[in-house]
Amino acid sequence: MTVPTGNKAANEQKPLVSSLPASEQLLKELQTSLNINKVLTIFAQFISRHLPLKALSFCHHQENFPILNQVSGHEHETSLSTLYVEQQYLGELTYTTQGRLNSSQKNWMKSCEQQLLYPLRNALLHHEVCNQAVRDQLTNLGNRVLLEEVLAQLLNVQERSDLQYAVMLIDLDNFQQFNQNHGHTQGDKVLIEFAHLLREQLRSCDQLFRFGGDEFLIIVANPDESALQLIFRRLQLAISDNCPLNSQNISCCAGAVMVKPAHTADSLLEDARQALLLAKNKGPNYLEAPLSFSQTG
Ligand SMILES: Nc1nc2c(ncn2[C@@H]2O[C@H](COP(=O)(O)OP(=O)(O)OP(=O)(O)O)[C@@H](O)[C@H]2O)c(=O)[nH]1
Repeated sequence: MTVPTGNKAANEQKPLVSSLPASEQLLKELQTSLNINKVLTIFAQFISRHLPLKALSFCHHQENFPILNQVSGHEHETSLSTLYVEQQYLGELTYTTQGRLNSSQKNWMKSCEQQLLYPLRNALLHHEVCNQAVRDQLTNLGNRVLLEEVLAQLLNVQERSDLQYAVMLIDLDNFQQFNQNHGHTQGDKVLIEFAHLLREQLRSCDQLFRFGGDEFLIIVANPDESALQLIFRRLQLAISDNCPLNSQNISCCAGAVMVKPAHTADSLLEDARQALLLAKNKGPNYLEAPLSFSQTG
């Protein structure tokens, strides 16, 4: 692998100083990690040492990994490269460089990509395995393992910040009956559709989990006084607009609580369960939520 020179910008990059050929050096560096962000960062840093790379991101089945972003000004070029290894699709790399690369630089970049393929495939496999451990198989939402991690982090951060959070626990009404009448497979389809609908109703800063069975949990970030009622109302409207769900008379109840400084993860979930229980007693289709955040203590 010969390190390219050819335009002014590239010549300003640091020359390669190593006893190893560049390709071997890159491969050696890439093989030091299974973490996908780390592998891509090593790749980006290596390229940046020799070419005027300003941004690099990788997209794998709609999951985006933004690795480097130092774009400023207008004189940059973006190019896309689709990566395959042994005919298996890995994803797409998007490079942004300052100025257009010449053909020898492009060829050099391609040869660097060849070194990336296997370490990237291994990192993707690792990423998938890690993901499976924290994802619910049916709905692909975060599972209880992830929820516990996220709650621990949230309670820790909230102790030292002004951020407010609420937790909303949602339970489908009469789902046992639904399973009995229509079968478990139809029940699974309802859970998948409901999870999809919930995801669509939330802002990107809110987090959604499958709590178990027919229960889902939302962590609502910085809710204002009307946010909880608004979310529940939006959810009811979305269900009534959703053909598979409304034709099956699906509805839900929810119990919401504000996260208080004194909460532990267990006491917070217990409070949410109690609020849900109150809602279930008044339901179907009912939200039990604090009337005013002045109650949050
Ligand atoms: N199809 C399907 N059903 C599930 C799954 N997990 C749990 N369930 C069912 O969900 C039902 C939950 O019932 P409950 O929460 O006890 O009660 P419910 O019928 O919803 O009644 P209320 O909550 O009081 O409205 C049970 O029948 C479980 O078997 C799943 O992954 N797929």
